[in-house]
Amino acid sequence: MSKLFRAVIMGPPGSGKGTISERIAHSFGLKHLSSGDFVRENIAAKTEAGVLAKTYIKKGLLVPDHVMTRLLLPRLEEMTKYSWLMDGFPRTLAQAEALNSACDLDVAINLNIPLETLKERLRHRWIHPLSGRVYNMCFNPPRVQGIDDITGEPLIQQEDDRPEALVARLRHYKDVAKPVIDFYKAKGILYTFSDTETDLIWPNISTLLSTKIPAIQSDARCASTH
Ligand SMILES: Nc1ncnc2c1ncn2[C@H]1C[C@H](O)[C@@H](COP(=O)(O)OP(=O)(O)OP(=O)(O)O)O1
Ligand SMILES: Nc1nc2c(ncn2[C@@H]2O[C@H](COP(=O)(O)OP(=O)(O)O)[C@@H](O)[C@H]2O)c(=O)[nH]1
Repeated sequence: MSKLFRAVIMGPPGSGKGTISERIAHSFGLKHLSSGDFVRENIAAKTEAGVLAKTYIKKGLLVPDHVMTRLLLPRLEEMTKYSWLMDGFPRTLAQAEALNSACDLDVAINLNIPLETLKERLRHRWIHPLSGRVYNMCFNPPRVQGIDDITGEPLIQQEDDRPEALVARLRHYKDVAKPVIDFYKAKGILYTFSDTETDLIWPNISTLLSTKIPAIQSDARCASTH
């Protein structure tokens, strides 16, 4: 790879950021950086930022910008030799500005998925809380119902994935994401993808990235996403 490639992926809860990030990482050999994973790692390791982050997550709140950037930017400094795709960060304009001062992005992928589709997906989303591994009882079910494939531990459904909670989460998402979307639009690196199925969006994302980075795998439609 002649030049390192840096991208972010944005979208409301359930839009498929994690699922699509895995496909991109697998097909194009990028490192998939997930802000949620960083947060979980820091909570598990009881770092100062992790302990602080936990107090917000327990209340169902987003982690404040200054805690997120403190947690994330040092990790990016360890990534200077790699191409990467960041999933879950930035979520706010302040985070986008902090990221912008740390590195130059090539692409910002924006997923635009209808509300009814999001509701339906999250109704069927089950996660392994310690790792953040995500399943869907229809789209990518675990091998044994209710059990994580890797650890054999039980899966849970998140309270805030319930349809009633989702509408409020989505409204909040729209409010905070709009300035971030405008920020990347103004930079000329925003690419928006709208459809109801990941399998329909994926070929378009794959085509875009093929023009930006050399594919390490020609068969982009990978069956497994977790
Ligand atoms: N960029 C961020 N800003 C603030 N808080 C964050 C950020 N990224 C992650 N967090 C915190 C709050 C989240 O509830 C928690 C787990 O993140 P994540 O795994 O992305 O799950 P999520 O349930 O918020 O996202 P989604 O529903 O979009 O998949 O970590
Ligand atoms: N039915 C269906 N479910 C999907 C599709 N793409 C992703 N999912 C599932 O929808 C849920 C949300 O996807 P996820 O990647 O976690 O989205 P994120 O919240 O944006 O990271 C997960 O349970 C996925 O397995 C799809 O095209 N169809």
